Amino acid sequence: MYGVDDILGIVGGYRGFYSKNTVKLTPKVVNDIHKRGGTTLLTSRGGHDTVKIVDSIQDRGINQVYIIGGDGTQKGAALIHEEVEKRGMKVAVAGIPKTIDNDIAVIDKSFGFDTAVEEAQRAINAAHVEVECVENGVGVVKLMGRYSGFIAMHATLASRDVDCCLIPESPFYLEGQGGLFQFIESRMKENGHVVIVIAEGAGQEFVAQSIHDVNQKDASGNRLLLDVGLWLSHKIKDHFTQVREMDVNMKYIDPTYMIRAIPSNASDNIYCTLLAQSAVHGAMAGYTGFTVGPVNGKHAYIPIARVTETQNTVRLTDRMWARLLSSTNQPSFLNSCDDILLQQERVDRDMVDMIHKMKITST
Ligand SMILES: Nc1ncnc2c1ncn2[C@@H]1O[C@H](COP(=O)(O)OP(=O)(O)OP(=O)(O)O)[C@@H](O)[C@H]1O
Ligand SMILES: O=P(O)(O)OC[C@H]1O[C@](O)(CO)[C@@H](O)[C@@H]1O
Repeated sequence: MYGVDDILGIVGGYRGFYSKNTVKLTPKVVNDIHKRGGTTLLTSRGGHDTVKIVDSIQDRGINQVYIIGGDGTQKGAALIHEEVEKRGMKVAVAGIPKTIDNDIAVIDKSFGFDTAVEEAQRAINAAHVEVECVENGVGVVKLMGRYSGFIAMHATLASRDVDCCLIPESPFYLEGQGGLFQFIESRMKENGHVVIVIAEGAGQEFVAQSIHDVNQKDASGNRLLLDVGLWLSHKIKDHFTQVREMDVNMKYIDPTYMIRAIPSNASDNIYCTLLAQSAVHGAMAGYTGFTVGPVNGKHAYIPIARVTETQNTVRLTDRMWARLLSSTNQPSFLNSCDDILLQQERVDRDMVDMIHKMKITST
């Protein structure tokens, strides 16, 4: 449409700008990539060096840069845009929101999220089948979601096989009145089995306490998570066998990478096409420093800085979480409206702190 035939793919994420080869992207090269999971361009964490990246853009004579990734990637894109502007270069910078976590602010959803939710249901279904076939079956399914429980919440709502969904935004406790153990026991008495979905970022403080974690980070500065699913499975098993003297049949499923690795589904394929076309039309129209994505159903161009100010999390005060609570009938672990509001404020404050700490770029 625009008669462009010189398109470069940067291999290996941000560090690829200055340390790896590029590949020429032609219709033939990209023809089938939507049918495969992962990325043919390779990905990486860390390695964002704004000056080196913009030097490389300048040296190669690139005049439009399309940057695909999650919240960290968008932060990197914002810095590239600033540097490009500072140098007075005529280069359009466009961000394309791609992450299964759905934690990019402002937009309705990120590319990959729908696919992840769909696949997550298969893991939940497997857990449900397994626990239905044994006595006192307890299934635990761990899903991705470092700071946000969107995949867990949506997969729970979609599958309706889940008794309790635990997410990073909402605290929980195990022992005593209103705790998880009591809930599991009552569900087991009622139905003979229980399925629990836990987002990987939930309950990290408990796991850290039990194994004296040293708070390690990945190359992008994201906290490396401990296996909360395994921890929870052990805790449940120990409680019921030792304290309640009951045999439970634990089935722990960790489908996290299997979910992230599958090809995108039909709705994500269409969504991806819309994002791609929107980004190209925006850059061709002369816009720069924007992230594309739907806002309240309308495709929009959003200043990158707006989407990186904060990160999307499940809002405990919103209807979606209320819908989940009423569909599972699980305890909310928060006793009053005031507790819910306080917890929501805590989540918002922690997010601002976390974003602030991660401002220093790592290479
Ligand atoms: N605050 C930041 N400033 C500049 N660059 C950043 C920042 N945070 C992350 N990046 C860079 O963006 C890239 C991707 O970041 P990260 O590993 O956090 O993944 P992401 O884009 O958030 O996606 P996801 O977490 O969904 O996999 C990395 O190369 C990282 O160095
Ligand atoms: O182990 P890796 O490859 O760094 O990826 C894990 C992280 O990536 C994400 O899936 C986002 O892609 C997070 O939910 C998860 O914590």
